[in-house]
Amino acid sequence: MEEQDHPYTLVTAIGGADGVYEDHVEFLQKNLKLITMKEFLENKRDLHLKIKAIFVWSLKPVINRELLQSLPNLKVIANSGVGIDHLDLRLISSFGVKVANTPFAVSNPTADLGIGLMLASARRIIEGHQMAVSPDTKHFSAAWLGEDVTGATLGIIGMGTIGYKIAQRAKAFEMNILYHNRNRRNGAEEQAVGAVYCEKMEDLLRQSDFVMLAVNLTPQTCKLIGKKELELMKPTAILINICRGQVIDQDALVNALQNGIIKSAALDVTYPEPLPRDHALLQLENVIITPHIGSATSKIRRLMMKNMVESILAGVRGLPVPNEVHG
Ligand SMILES: O=C(O)[C@H](O)CO
Repeated sequence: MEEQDHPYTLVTAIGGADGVYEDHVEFLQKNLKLITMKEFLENKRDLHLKIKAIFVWSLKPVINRELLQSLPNLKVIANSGVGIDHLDLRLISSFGVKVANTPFAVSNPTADLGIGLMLASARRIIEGHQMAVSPDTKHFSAAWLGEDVTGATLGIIGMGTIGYKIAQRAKAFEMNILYHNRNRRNGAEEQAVGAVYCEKMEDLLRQSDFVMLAVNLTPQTCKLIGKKELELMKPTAILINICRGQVIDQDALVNALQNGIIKSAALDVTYPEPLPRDHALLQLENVIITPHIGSATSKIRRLMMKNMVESILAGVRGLPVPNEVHG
C-alpha cells in the first residue's frame, strides 16, 4: 500500500456501539490507512507525524489543541453528518486544517425521520404497537385516538436543507406550513412548498399543531425552546426534535409534558445521549425517543463514508475539499 495513496487517517471510533462497522472498515481500507485511537495513544511521535487526516465518526471526540499540536502534518478532518457543533472550527483552522462534513448525504434520511416521528407521535404508533402485542389486551378500544396530520399546521424552525426537505414532504400531507429561519427563503422556494415565513418564532409557536426543530446547534440556538416558548405552544401541540438535544431546555420540556402545557414530544436527539436511565423524560408516556438515527440507513452511512473519503483524499492532495465547512 502506497502511503501517498492511502493517507494515514486517525479514526475516532472503530467497532463498539458507536464505531465504524466492520464491513465499512473494509471499504475505508481501500482508500485510507486507518489508525485507531488505541494505536494513536500507544504509538507516539513516528505515527503522529504520518497522520494527515482524522475521520470523525461519532459526536464524542474532542479535537482539542493538544491533539492538534500532536499532529503537525494534519491536513483535513472529515466529519460524518452535517452538525459540526462538537468541532471548534476556529481552533482547527488556526492549525491550517480543513474541515468537511456530509450535508447532502444526511438531509433526505433526516427529513424522512422527522416526518416519521411526526406520524408516530400524532397517530400514537409506538403505543399502538405496545397495545396490539400486549398479552393483557383483550379488545382494541374505540376510544383510543390520535391526532390528524393531514391538513394540520406544521411549524418548521430552521429552514436549511433538512428543514426544506421536511416542508417538501409535509406538502404531500396537505399541511399548512409555517417556518422561522434566520434568513427568509426566496419567493419561488416558499411557493414551491407553500411555506409561510414567520419573522417572529412566537407567531409560529402559537399557531402550530406540530413544531419541528431543524436548526444547527450554536450559542444562539442553545435552549432555543424553553419554558416561555413551550407555554406559547398549543396544549394539543407536538414538539419534534431532529437536530440537537441542547436546542431544548429539557427540564422545561419535562415540566411541559407532565403538566399538559404541550401534548407530546418526539425526540431523535437528547442531552446527553443516551439519557441516564432514571431521567424523567424516560418515565413519561407522552414521549417518543429514538437513538439519534437521522442518518442511520445502510445506504446513507455508506454514502457518508464515501463523501468523507473523497474529502480526505482531496484535502491531503491539496485540492479543493468537497463539502468543506467554513467557520
Ligand atoms: O449532524 C448530523 O448529521 C447527525 O445528527 C449525525 O450527527
